Amino acid sequence: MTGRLIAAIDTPELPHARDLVREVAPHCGLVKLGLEFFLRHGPGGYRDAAHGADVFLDLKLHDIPNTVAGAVRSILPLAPRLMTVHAGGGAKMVAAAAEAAATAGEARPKILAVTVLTSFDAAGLAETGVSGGTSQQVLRLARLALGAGADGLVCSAHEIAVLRDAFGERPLLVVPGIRPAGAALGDQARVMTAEQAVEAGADYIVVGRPITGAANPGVAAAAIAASIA
Ligand SMILES: O=C(O)c1cc(=O)[nH]c(=O)n1[C@@H]1O[C@H](COP(=O)(O)O)[C@@H](O)[C@H]1O
Repeated sequence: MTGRLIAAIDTPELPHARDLVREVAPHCGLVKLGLEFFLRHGPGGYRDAAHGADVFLDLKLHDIPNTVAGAVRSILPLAPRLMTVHAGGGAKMVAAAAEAAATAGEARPKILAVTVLTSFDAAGLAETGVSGGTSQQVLRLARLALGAGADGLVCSAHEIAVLRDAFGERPLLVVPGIRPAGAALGDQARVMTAEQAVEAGADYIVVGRPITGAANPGVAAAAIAASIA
């Protein structure tokens, strides 16, 4: 597996997940398994679907520090390469996740802190009580999370420049909200094309429905991978 593309295997069906991984993995750096799949099939389904592929396990943990640390330890036997917590859980929670991950030594998963979900625009964020716009909030949460030991961030492509200015090349920036020009946004709000996101400095882009909803997911993944190679 190689490259900057992460395909989100968002399906509740195990045979479908297995097929998708087999078709897209050759074109991806990692495959992502998330809540929709993991809550139904758990660790057994994870092992079955992953079938040796490098996995980003995206459970977006958000709870008190002790509970999140325990959840991370529960995940360690699966040895995902990347996993997510919500930066909004606070510095102590992110630190607890990073410390729990570190107990796995060399095989530890990298902890990514989700900043402001790509489904939010400024108005949606203001409804939650956060004013000042999405970039400012992403920057605030990024500072908190990286200071607490996160290896990287999940953000939209719109914030990459401001994050690289503030934190340089070190943090891993993983970027969902990827849509071909003119494609349906669905529930996404802050989007860019794959090419634009990589040009802006994304380490990885996360693509779900443009691949899983394609007539031939393998061909769709190959085309996106070629566009950012
Ligand atoms: O953590 C994520 O991966 C994530 C964070 C975020 O802010 N926005 C976001 O869309 N994602 C995930 O990225 C994938 C995007 O899927 P599509 O919108 O179908 O391309 C989904 O699996 C989301 O759970």
